[in-house]
Amino acid sequence: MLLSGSGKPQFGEGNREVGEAPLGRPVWAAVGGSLMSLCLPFTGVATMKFKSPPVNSLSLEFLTEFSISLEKLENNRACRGVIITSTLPKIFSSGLDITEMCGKSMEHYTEFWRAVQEMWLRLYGSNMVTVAAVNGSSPAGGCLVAMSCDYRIMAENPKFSIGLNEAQLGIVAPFWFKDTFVNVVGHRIAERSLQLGSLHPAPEAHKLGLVDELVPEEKLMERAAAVMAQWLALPDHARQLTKTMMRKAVLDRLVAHREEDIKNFVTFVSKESIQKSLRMYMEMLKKRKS
Ligand SMILES: CCCCC/C=C\C/C=C\C=C\CC(=O)SCCNC(=O)CCNC(=O)[C@H](O)C(C)(C)COP(=O)(O)OP(=O)(O)OC[C@H]1O[C@@H](n2cnc3c(N)ncnc32)[C@H](O)[C@@H]1OP(=O)(O)O
Repeated sequence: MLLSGSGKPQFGEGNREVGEAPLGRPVWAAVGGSLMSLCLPFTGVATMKFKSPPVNSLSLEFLTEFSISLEKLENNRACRGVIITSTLPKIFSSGLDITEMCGKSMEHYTEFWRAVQEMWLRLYGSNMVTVAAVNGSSPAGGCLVAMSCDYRIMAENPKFSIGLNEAQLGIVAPFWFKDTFVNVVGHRIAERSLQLGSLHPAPEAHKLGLVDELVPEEKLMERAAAVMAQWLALPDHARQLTKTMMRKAVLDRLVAHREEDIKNFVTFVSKESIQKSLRMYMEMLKKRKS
């Protein structure tokens, strides 16, 4: 991931630290681990760029780095917003790494699912303004990342799609994926889309309200910066309290049922029938390629 931003040098172990200009003013930070880059310039707006080829799958390692990066930004008082995007052409994120859910131990599934929960709790509950610049396809967990942001701008290419397609894999979107979806598009659209496991091409996603606007791909980052400026023009405390008011019930529900949710996931994913569905899906992806 690639993360960039300005402000106090609070992170960057093993990476390049935030620099100090000769006058003692902070310059910019090029920090983050190997799977994303993060930069935080003077504006106080970080840009986080996923860079985990081939398709930015959310592996355990990726999710861990994502959560740590979010925590570092959250704790950096100079950082008020983050734009999340991808360095890969045509792909924002392919969602959860299916190989993490296939043929592994119960302990592994437990650790993996806790990392998925942690990422969502941090992103959906963030005090920062979060804008997703969706510059490619974004199925399932990728859609969850985008939906967890405050605002979604998508490249207007109809070949790019977004949605919670779990049902197509023979799995079920967990209740907090569903809650996040309902909060974005409303109950009826969420129900139909979830039951059908629909992946919506960008223009349809816009019509449904799953993304807030479409722009030509080359204008995506410029527009994300403009939206961010608009959201940051308000006092942080008022915006943050409002965000909390809107999201708290859904966040609290997972916090209250976290261990039960992990147990459900582990039991579900360990079933031979589910393992078979996931294996078949992976084979289908490989065949489609050849
Ligand atoms: C009742 C109780 C319920 C409790 C809860 C229980 C369960 C919930 C469980 C799970 C929830 C999961 C949510 C998810 O996120 S599942 C993941 C869903 N993702 C997808 O369906 C996307 C699949 N991928 C694609 O459609 C395409 O790859 C994509 C459009 C993203 C890109 O297409 P492109 O043609 O560019 O690239 P490919 O050739 O298809 O892929 C390259 C390479 O990458 C592999 N791959 C793709 N996606 C994934 C993935 N998500 N995980 C792992 N690997 C992936 C693909 O197989 C290729 O590999 P290789 O052939 O090069 O080896």
